[in-house]
Amino acid sequence: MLRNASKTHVLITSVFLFIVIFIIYFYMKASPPLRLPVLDFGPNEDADFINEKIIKTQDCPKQSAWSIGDLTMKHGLEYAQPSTQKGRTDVNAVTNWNAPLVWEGTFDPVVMDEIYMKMNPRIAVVVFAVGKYTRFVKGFVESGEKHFLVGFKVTYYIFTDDKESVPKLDLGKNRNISFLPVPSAKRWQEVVLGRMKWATLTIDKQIRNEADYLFMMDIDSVFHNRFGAESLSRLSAVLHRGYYKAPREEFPYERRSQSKAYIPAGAGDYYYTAAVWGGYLEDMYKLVKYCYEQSEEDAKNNIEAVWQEESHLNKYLLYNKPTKVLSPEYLWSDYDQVPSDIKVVRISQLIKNYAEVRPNGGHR
Ligand SMILES: CC(=O)N[C@H]1[C@@H](OP(=O)(O)OP(=O)(O)OC[C@H]2O[C@@H](n3ccc(=O)[nH]c3=O)[C@H](O)[C@@H]2O)O[C@H](CO)[C@H](O)[C@@H]1O
Ligand SMILES: [Mn+2]
Repeated sequence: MLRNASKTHVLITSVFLFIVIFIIYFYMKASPPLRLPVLDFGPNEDADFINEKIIKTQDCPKQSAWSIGDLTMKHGLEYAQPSTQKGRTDVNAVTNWNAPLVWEGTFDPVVMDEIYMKMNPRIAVVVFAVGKYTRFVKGFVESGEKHFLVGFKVTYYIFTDDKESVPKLDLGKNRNISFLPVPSAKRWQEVVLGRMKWATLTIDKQIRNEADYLFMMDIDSVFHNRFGAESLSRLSAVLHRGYYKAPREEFPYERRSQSKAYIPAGAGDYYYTAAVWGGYLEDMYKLVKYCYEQSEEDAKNNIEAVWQEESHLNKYLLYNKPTKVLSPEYLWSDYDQVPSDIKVVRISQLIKNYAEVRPNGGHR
């Protein structure tokens, strides 16, 4: 009797459990999938573009371990009183989405360093030196040691096809170099665009575990003055020196609608350079990967954006506004005279013989 009763009991419990599992299964199937928070989308987005980015955001494995925290400052720090009346009047120091536009005279380096240094981010600098561009490594790194985020933890990730030709470099405390092998190239366009692919793969494999913050930079440049913590934000982009006073019609955006980098006439905030950009590691990962994937799409359609990854970068930043815009002080060029609104040249592109230095000659 007891045996029978317990048998029936087991049977009823099993049926009950089965029904519960069945209901849970169907409920889960019917509910929408979990979504991570997505990027802020600009108002001009078309639907396709947004869907594409939702997928990409989900691809992102985790949010940055590091982010700019409380802007706390120790007692007793001495610095000039900030004014509500005086400041730069010859330039605009704020964007129309209320992000800082950074120029000399809009920040106090003493305050900046005090606030940011204690957050102690690990900063990755991704640069490529392929073919004859290895000659620029020494000047870039040695000047970086004097001026680039001095006092911060910095690792230069140098992607090169010829490590042997890079001379030994002296580095400061908490500063490192990591060489990464990449193939040689027949076309300079391959290197320039290849940067997006190699950087995506290497962030995935390695850099993600070693850095909190990432800069992408051109190697053919030399630092001349402070390039400090005032440049840090979730996503910081630099105004291209050639177009910072130009009307948007003159921006060299991609204008062919067949390209993924297409920006229609009448649209645009600024024209940003692809030679210096930086941000939190995962935000940069998303953007670097975006440039890689968009240029791959273009390649499938037999088109290459007019300024390669720079065109894709500009498209992204139009619809996903940067959190800081850096003035052309953050990338000037030895080709150009320094105008009066550029009070400090922090880093400058070297004059180079494009035809000599590039594998397939130059176009400038
Ligand atoms: C100031 C500025 O806006 N720079 C952009 C402009 O660069 P540039 O005209 O300054 O191009 P570039 O010749 O410096 O090439 C960009 C970078 O790619 C690497 N490299 C290139 C060729 C090569 O054979 N080996 C090699 O290592 C190297 O790190 C170099 O600094 O246009 C390029 C695309 O056309 C990129 O958007 C650059 O960021
Ligand atoms: Mn360059």
